[in-house]
Amino acid sequence: MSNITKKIVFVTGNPKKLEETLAILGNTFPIESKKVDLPELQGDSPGDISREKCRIAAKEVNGPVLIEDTCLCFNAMKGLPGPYIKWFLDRLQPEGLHKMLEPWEDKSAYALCNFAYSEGPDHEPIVFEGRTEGIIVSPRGPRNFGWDPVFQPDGFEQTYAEMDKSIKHTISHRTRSLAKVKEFLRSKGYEQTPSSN
Ligand SMILES: O=c1nc[nH]c2c1ncn2[C@H]1C[C@H](O)[C@@H](COP(=O)(O)OP(=O)(O)OP(=O)(O)O)O1
Ligand SMILES: [Mg+2]
Repeated sequence: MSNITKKIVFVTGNPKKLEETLAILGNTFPIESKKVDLPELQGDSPGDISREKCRIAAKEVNGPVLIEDTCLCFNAMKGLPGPYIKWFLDRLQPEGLHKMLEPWEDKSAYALCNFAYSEGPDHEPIVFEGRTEGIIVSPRGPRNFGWDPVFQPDGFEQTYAEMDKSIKHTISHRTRSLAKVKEFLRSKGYEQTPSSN
């Protein structure tokens, strides 16, 4: 069967992540979503964590899957919290993330997004990395998506939370990773152009 009729299932338990992903991908790729809370894996390498998360998702779906894992890395702390940001945010709230950096002058950080794709349970996942540099500030803006209120990307005076989504989508870690995903899916024949309907 040609890839054009196959669906790729994006597995995530996070509705805001799903919303952004669909907005960035547009409507030319055959993406479906499935809400599963995949395990929060441990490891020293965000790439390895994403690959393992993708293997688990491919077993669950038994077909083509995409997953994504997001890290927030503080340079003063050599990349921590990194993949553990979810629990740090959950326990400390955005204020606490900012306070964590109090002992250091260096407030720089980067947001890291790793999408991983697998064709199915017997296939090795492929990782697509996207990164955006910025600084950690005292929280500003709406609190409806994760650590957006404390991350101010370089070259901007607003935090991710304060800026319009259309602006976030021009520079975000997620957009940069998805640019590589799009190119890959195109090369696999997954893109549906209006004329092929
Ligand atoms: O653009 C973002 N702006 C602000 N916060 C963000 C963003 N993207 C992820 N986040 C948060 C969600 C979670 O607290 C942690 C990543 O953990 P991560 O495991 O990747 O996400 P998750 O468990 O919510 O969903 P999933 O089911 O796809 O694993 O950072
Ligand atoms: Mg997760």
